[in-house]
Amino acid sequence: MIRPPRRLIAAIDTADPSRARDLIRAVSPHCGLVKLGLEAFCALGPAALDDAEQKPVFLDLKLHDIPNTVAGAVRALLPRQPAMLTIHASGGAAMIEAARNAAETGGTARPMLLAVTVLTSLSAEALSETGIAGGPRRQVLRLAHLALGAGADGLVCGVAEIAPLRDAFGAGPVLVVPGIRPLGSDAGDQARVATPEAAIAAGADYLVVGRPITGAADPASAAAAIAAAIT
Ligand SMILES: O=C(O)c1cc(=O)[nH]c(=O)n1[C@@H]1O[C@H](COP(=O)(O)O)[C@@H](O)[C@H]1O
Repeated sequence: MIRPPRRLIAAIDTADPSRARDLIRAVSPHCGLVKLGLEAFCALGPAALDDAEQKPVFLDLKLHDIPNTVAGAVRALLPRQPAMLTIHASGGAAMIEAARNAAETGGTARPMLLAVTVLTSLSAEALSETGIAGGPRRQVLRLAHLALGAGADGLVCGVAEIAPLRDAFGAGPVLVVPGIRPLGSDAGDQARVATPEAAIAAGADYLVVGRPITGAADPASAAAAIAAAIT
């Protein structure tokens, strides 16, 4: 398992292989990892990882299925050597344990297993519509206990949940935080957002930033500015 020292993760959300390559080339000097998610993977398949220009890849597929199926998917992804891999914490302890056991078969090169808690696109109201009352913070803590106890290396959460997670679990778990918006940028579909500086001050290990970089006129400069703000 590797832990890149640079804390910016650029989300390369595109279905176009040449745009993905251009974006990766532009942001690579400024970030620790590139993230390939559902859009790139559904369009390009595992070959999406081949254009990562030697950058460690965060493969964000948010796996969520029965334990046997998730374990099989993790094993199938191991030859591509992603540095980080996401599963949904709400898949339950047996699913997370199965994912961890499958990841272990990758030996020392195994991916860091990150459990997605409550999507940053969900407000308290949207979360309650799914049947979960009490707000994101409470649910994130509940899922964090479950996921870390079942073998996840870290969590994906919103900025507002970092402090309670650090209080509960200390510095150990890797906290990866999307919903990052530099001042003045559009939140879009994200409900729980904060600035890069606020995320780092709260104790985030890695920040995931997509559209504020990929939607900028000059993605390299946008990535450089965020990297400078958190260094
Ligand atoms: O697992 C993730 O990376 C993730 C979890 C989450 O709760 N919220 C979230 O936005 N993400 C991902 O982080 C990226 C955020 O992109 P932007 O909103 O464009 O900055 C997207 O690729 C999402 O898929």
